[in-house]
Amino acid sequence: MLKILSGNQVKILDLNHQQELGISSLELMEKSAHSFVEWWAGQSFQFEKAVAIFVGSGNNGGDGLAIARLLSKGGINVNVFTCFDSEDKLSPDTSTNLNLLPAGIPVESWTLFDSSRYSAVIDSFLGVGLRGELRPKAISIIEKINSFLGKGPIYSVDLPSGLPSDESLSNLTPVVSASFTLTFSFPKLSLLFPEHASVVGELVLLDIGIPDESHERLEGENYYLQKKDVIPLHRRFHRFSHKGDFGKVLIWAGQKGKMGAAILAAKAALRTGSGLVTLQIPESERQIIQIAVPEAMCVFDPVDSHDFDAIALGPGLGQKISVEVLSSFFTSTHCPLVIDADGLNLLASHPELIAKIPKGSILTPHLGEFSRLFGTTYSSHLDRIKVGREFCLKYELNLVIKGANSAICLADGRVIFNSSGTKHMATGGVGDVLSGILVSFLGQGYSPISAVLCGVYHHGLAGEIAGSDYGRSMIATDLVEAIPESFLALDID
Ligand SMILES: NC(=O)C1=CN([C@@H]2O[C@H](COP(=O)(O)OP(=O)(O)OC[C@H]3O[C@@H](n4cnc5c(N)ncnc54)[C@H](O)[C@@H]3O)[C@@H](O)[C@H]2O)[C@H](O)CC1
Ligand SMILES: [K+]
Repeated sequence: MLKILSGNQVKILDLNHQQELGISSLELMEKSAHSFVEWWAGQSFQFEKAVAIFVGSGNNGGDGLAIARLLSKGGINVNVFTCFDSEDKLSPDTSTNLNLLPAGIPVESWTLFDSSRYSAVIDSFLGVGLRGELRPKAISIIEKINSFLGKGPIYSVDLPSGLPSDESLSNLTPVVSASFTLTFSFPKLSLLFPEHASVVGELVLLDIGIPDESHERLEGENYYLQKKDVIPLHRRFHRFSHKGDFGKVLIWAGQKGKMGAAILAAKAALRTGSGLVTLQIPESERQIIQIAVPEAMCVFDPVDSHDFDAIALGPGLGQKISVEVLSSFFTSTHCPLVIDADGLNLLASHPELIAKIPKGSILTPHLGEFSRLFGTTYSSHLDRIKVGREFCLKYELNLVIKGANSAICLADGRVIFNSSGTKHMATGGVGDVLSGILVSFLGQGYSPISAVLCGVYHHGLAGEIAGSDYGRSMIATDLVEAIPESFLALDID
């Protein structure tokens, strides 16, 4: 899995890679620029006017100059805007790339940029080298780049200029507001924080040939989960597999008026492959389930948890369950649980129960539930993952902090950011679907860590598939119906 490094570690990573392959930093910069231009070529852009490229004095600016040269070679009309004065010291590779720029490309000071004359902007002003508070001139440059907002797309190279690579910003005013951020080697941590979504835009990871193993040698506990990581975590079944192998799961969910949550979780568990799904629901609501999900069975009284391989608790459940019932359920249950929604709200009201949750269980709060559970309203994702990580280590639990690039805090101390998903998943019931997917994988005998990684990835991938068909019209049921395609996309039968 790809380790997310700090901005400070990028130089060490690059140096190690250069030494191992015997390549120079200039060649690595050229690779970065090539990866950007290859992505660009795949987008079939048709711009009427020129592309403006803002370049800083550091290596981020050097990337921009190499990109300018390569785009121009490909027939694209580019103008370079320098964000440095004669007294600013250029990094050696940036200086080389400035000299390599073909004479035909106009090079002007950033102060002369007129937003009406361009179709697109490339922001190559500041990358991971940003340190401390922005200097006044840098703020003016960022404002100049943002004067293009509403006139066309802004493509930020590595990071939106002004965004530090590893911190959470509460005020995003002096940051470039990118439409796309094209980041090299690994997503910088700050690109994955919800509070930065408005400046990061769409995130694209560009491979510049540094293998995952080179990242692994450097310290850090944050990782980025991709398709290649989840494929080997799947269990394979064979001709003689029977429905017992696919697991018996219980979903304790629903109340009058909230049976939809139970239906979505049950359908998701079945579509993910569960052999047998039982719903524990109020008896008065049984017809809804038996008609909507005929494959599922229902029980109406507390059951013996030993009859199940995994149990989900919470979707649409309400908070009327007594602390005594919940406490005895936790202590008598030995299989891993998925706890969501009202299950989490019950824990927030009775935190003394947390220590009784079976080890390895998966808790799936969205940001609001997270704040309720941890007793403070968090605005910084950096604080959330720190608190979540400590919680998971202390209680040997796994936590999915849901949202774009859901952060998965594992019981072993790793924090893993998911790469799959789409903005169209922000719709009611999608969390219930995740509970169903997770409990299904647990029931199929996946370890809690494999279940949570596979589950969160498939959920996002099914969201992408449904989102590409339905866009903003997507509903949670569409996501359930896309689960089979998410298995096909990973070649898992
Ligand atoms: N493996 C990779 O990811 C590669 C990344 N590359 C690119 O290199 C940059 C990092 O380059 P570096 O020279 O270290 O720093 P920057 O260009 O980001 O910034 C230096 C620049 O910023 C100025 N500066 C610093 N702090 C401030 C401040 N507070 N206010 C104003 N200005 C500030 C400083 O004066 C310098 O001018 C990385 O992001 C990638 O884009 C390479 O291409 C190789 C592979
Ligand atoms: K940038």
